[in-house]
Amino acid sequence: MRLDIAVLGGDGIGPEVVAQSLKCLRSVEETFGHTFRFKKALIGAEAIDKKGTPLPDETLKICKNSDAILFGAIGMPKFDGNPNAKVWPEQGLLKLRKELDLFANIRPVKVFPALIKQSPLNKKLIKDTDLVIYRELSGGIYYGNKSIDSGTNVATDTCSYSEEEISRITHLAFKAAKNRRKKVTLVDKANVLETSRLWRRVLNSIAQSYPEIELETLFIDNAAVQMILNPSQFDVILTDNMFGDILSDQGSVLAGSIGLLPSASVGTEHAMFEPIHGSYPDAKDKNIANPVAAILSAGMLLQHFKLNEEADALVAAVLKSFSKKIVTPDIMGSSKYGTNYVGDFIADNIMELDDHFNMNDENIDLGKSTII
Ligand SMILES: NC(=O)c1ccc[n+]([C@@H]2O[C@H](COP(=O)([O-])OP(=O)(O)OC[C@H]3O[C@@H](n4cnc5c(N)ncnc54)[C@H](O)[C@@H]3O)[C@@H](O)[C@H]2O)c1
Ligand SMILES: CC(C)[C@H](C(=O)O)[C@@H](O)C(=O)O
Ligand SMILES: [Mg+2]
Repeated sequence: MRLDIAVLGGDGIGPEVVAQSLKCLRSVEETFGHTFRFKKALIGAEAIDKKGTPLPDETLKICKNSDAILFGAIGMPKFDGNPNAKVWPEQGLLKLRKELDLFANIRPVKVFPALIKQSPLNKKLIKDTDLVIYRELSGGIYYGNKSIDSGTNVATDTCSYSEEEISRITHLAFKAAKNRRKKVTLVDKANVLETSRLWRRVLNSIAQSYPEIELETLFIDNAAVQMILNPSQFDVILTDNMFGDILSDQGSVLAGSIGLLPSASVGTEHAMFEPIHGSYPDAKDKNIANPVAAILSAGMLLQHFKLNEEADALVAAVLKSFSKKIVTPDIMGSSKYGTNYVGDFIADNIMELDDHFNMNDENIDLGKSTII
């Protein structure tokens, strides 16, 4: 298969972790005989510094003309929460998601058997975690009207959702549940928010078309507790933009590090693949960032194009790195391996599974839900 892939490394550790994804995709290319063409483009703080805007037109054009986008992370401390900044890196990412209509952010959370020993959480309760968060990505409070009145010092952010915005991601979530454990949990704040009450109405109506799927609702505050105490109760979690952002970072605690969780941001025409973590500016150029979230995001890219054997081979190589303890210090404190070494190891171990891999040795579970 030929794929044109836009590569947006971004800021902080973004370029370093995306470089490891590229190594892995090169390895997939060679092993399975595909042609991937990568085109780098600027986004975020680097784009502001070089072009005066966090999303240059050229970048948007490259993304629109690509089959898929690999994204690292954006954000730098000089902009974060700075009330005097006129423009900030996050605007670039938000605009890109909106322009490409990437309305569904799919964030799988799994506990890998090889890593569970390190977990400070109750191992028995978290070991069967295999959930996926469907986070609405192009609406809600991130995109509602905003204002600040410097005279009265009153600031406003508006959360707004239309039936259509809720409905399109809901269908994706229900379809995903059909191929999984057939349960959708809507996480909201319907005891307070009008938008949440609309989500419930729309979901109750759509659920009629999916009689085999169990629909449950949970308030976000309770969901946050349940996710830590009893995460295996969840299959597909469907939620809005902001709740999904927060809940997925929390989900990374189950996996063992935020440096492990990948995501796919999809619309009807475009798809972008990005780790859920941010630019972790303190780690920039220190060769300590965990590249696995970015590498698994490349795995989700492969799955998106139905390159399932290729995705499985990539995941198997990641699992091999866990079982051989070739990992960065965030998941095994005593580890001395750097971002590049781990990336090299994983890329070098991508191979056709039947010929070379002993699944039992590597503790590999390549079930349908390995990544998505
Ligand atoms: N999608 C994105 O681009 C994205 C996501 C979140 C935050 N951000 C931005 O990133 C900047 C930093 O934000 P933050 O500190 O809140 O979040 P962050 O995710 O960058 O880092 C938070 C903590 O998570 C850990 N961490 C993150 N990535 C890791 C990795 N690959 N390996 C090991 N540990 C890792 C580190 O302990 C770090 O201190 C901000 O500017 C923020 O706006 C961007
Ligand atoms: C940087 C920020 C705008 C972004 C978000 O909230 O969507 C990030 O936290 C994420 O999870 O991708
Ligand atoms: Mg986030």
